Amino acid sequence: MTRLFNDPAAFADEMTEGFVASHRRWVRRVPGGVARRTATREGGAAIVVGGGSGHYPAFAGLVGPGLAHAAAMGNLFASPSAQQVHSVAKSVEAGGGVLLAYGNYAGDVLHFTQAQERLRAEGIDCLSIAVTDDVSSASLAEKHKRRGIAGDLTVFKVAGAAAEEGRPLAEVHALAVRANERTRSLGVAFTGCTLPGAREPLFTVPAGRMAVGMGIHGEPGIGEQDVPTADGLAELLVSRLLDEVPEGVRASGARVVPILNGLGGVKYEELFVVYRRVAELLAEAGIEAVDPQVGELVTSFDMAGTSLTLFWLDEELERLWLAPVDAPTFRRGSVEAEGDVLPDATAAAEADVPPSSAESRQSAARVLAALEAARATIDANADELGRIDSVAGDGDHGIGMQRGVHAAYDMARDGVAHGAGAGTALVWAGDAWADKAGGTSGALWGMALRALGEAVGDDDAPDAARVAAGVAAAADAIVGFGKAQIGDKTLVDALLPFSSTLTQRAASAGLAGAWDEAATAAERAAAGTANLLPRMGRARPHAEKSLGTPDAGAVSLALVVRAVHTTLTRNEAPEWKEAEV
Ligand SMILES: Nc1ncnc2c1ncn2[C@@H]1O[C@H](COP(=O)(O)OP(=O)(O)O)[C@@H](O)[C@H]1O
Ligand SMILES: O=C(COP(=O)(O)O)[C@@H](O)CO
Repeated sequence: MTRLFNDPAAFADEMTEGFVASHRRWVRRVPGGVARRTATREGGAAIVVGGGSGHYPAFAGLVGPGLAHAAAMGNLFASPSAQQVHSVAKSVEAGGGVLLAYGNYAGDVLHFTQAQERLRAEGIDCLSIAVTDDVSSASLAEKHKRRGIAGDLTVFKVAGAAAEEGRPLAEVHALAVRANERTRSLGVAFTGCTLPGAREPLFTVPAGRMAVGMGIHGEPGIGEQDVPTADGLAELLVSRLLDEVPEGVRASGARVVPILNGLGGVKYEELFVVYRRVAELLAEAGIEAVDPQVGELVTSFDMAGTSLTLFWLDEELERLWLAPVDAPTFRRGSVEAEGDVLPDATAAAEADVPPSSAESRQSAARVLAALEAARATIDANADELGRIDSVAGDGDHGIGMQRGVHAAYDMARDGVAHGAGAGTALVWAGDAWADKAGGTSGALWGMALRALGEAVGDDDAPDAARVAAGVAAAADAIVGFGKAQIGDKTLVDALLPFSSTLTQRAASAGLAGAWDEAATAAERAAAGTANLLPRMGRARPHAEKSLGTPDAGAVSLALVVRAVHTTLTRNEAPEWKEAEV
């Protein structure tokens, strides 16, 4: 249970401030996260790691010579936004390109990929690696779908050491890929974790029971059993990981880095008792344990639990793993920071409001009313959205949607106050949503509002057909980027019927009428997702658990479009221009 916080919404920012204030020998503050205090070697590859906060020492504690150049830091348990990743990468890029390294979660993949595209478009060489060490989250045949947990450390360390040696980006990337191929983890948990200000834990484990296959965000485990003894736990973890020795490796005679990781609420002393038996079991299997790590390396806030990682070495990976490093929470040997000492960097100045017509500014007021209604419905339903998401996901959908819609409303309000047209208000709202919410839904809602805004523009009052075309463009952007199809149990299941109904009915029913019918289609489709098995996103590994419960993202989308409808029928607000019938 987190007790020490001020404003829960400011927790991640305030934590970063305190971290930087106490670790100035290593880091400086940059927009979106932290970077090494010293400049990257000219022409060297820069390693940018990142993910949600709440996993300390991942990711900020891993920034320093021999490891990462910078960390993009999202909100608690939510990926950083593409904007954050981009700005953090720009702060350390020095002509040798950037490797983006992160755990394989839908939100991280969406945001880091967007950032990669932006960096490439600016002429910066950029490659990525999504760590996939958690054996419980997909079968070996689908290893690319596995989550990244404590194995982040082995992959980041190998990449960091290779960059420190001056290896070019492509080689650094290839080594990181090899480290990922040879890293396997399994986690268990005995309790849930409670984010600052939350009344309830994100999930619970019954007393005396243990969730097996637990991720690092409180995603439900794959199985549950009575809590074993420390030796029993060591046997379970080692035997499962020895069932999956990487291809081309023989267990007997192999050299392995074992990492027994505390998830936040387990004592080091308990970990040592478990590790005692892990060491015996590895020795019995003829495996040489190299440089074992026992302690908190990738945590899950205050969750009581542990994970075991086995990193199967070859000669080169062993050299890189053992290379000197000097990061706040991971140090060995002696490695000097070479570059100039740099100051903290602040965010870029805000953009000017582009010119707009009087009609478009009137429509912008309508956009603001719609966002206000969306904000009210999300606030009213945040707990229920969290509950739905916790059935098979990580329980933070309500919190994430709140962060996003509040930021979007605030940004649109500022824009409108400074004379923004409807298109700009929507684009700015989308960017703010993505930036402040992070996570999967943040990326998708941000993209959707941006696409809608670009279609609406700032020149005139959009008619129903143009709004419908904008919604269709938003749906295309989401499907194009997230790759979800109808039936995958995502917000796409509600969005596509919404968009097609709006398009079909816009000409004959006008905007308010068509929107009403489309919102009904979205509500029906969202409810219908209860009968589906998830094939995308965080809920996928827990598919069966989610049968009977609708998809959280589809439900929130239906709530938002219904709330927006109430603003389209209000007489007092300026009207959108209805299509000629
Ligand atoms: N590839 C995808 N395409 C579209 N929607 C997706 C995709 N993956 C997940 N989602 C949606 O995102 C919702 C979860 O959003 P969010 O709470 O932000 O997720 P997370 O915490 O996993 O990042 C899901 O309920 C689902 O509707
Ligand atoms: O939660 C994290 C990212 O996952 P989302 O899919 O964005 O929720 C983060 O803590 C791990 O990087």
